[in-house]
Amino acid sequence: MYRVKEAFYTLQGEGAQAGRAAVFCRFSKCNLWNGREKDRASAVCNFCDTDFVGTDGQNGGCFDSPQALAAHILALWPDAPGAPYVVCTGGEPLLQLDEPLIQALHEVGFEVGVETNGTLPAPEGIDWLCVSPKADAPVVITDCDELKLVYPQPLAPPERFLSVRAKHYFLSPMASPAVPDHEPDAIKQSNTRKATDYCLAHPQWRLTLQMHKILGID
Ligand SMILES: C[S@@+](CC[C@H](N)C(=O)[O-])C[C@H]1O[C@@H](n2cnc3c(N)ncnc32)[C@H](O)[C@@H]1O
Ligand SMILES: Nc1nc2[nH]cc(C(=O)O)c2c(=O)[nH]1
Ligand code: SF4
Ligand SMILES: [Mg+2]
Repeated sequence: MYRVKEAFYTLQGEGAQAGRAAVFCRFSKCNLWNGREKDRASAVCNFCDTDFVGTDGQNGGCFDSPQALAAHILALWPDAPGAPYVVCTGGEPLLQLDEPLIQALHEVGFEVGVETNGTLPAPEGIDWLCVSPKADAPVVITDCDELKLVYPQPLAPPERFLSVRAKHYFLSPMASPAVPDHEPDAIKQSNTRKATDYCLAHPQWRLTLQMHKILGID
């Protein structure tokens, strides 16, 4: 059984695939936070900007088989030319994404992207793997397509993650989870300045912004 909080068609807002149309499949549950506000401060990851609790979001639900979930995702892709792309996120997608689901998504024509915190092994067959490390959670994935570090995390200096092999190394300014999406806030502005300065001083790192929030889309 796969538990999905929500699924929606939008543009990838972050990283090297930013601007590409994709169906986002947001899996329920995370291994670094239970998603309850009262437990945020004591969680391993405490800056999360996302509600991943339950299956009650748009196009959310429980799916009995890989084929059922793949068909549900396919129904959200438009009838138009262009390589179908799905981004599996969450919550932590690697708690649920397995090889049968990747195979079922490939069978209906999707390239499969994944957004993960990197603490769990990745199944075979993922086409684009983005690892976003969290300060207090050891990364077990050694190779990925992009490493996207939310910055600044005082206990996670970017240098620490250069041992994870990646085609691209990104810094993404930390947004304050307390402020609603689509509204700039002072904390975000100062984090964006800090990330900019780090990239200027360390050119192997690139800046990525959460474009969907700037645009006011999902
Ligand atoms: C909600 S997470 C879900 C996937 C996975 N659990 C992870 O952490 O990568 C999706 C992306 O949002 C990023 N993110 C979460 N909270 C954020 C925040 N407050 N500001 C900027 N990026 C954030 C994560 O680091 C990750 O790259
Ligand atoms: N448009 C859009 N792009 C995204 N890239 C990563 C996201 C995520 O929450 O994993 C995300 C998201 O939630 N929306
Ligand atoms: S950012 Fe990712 S790892 Fe952190 S609580 Fe949110 S879903 Fe979990
Ligand atoms: Mg998001």
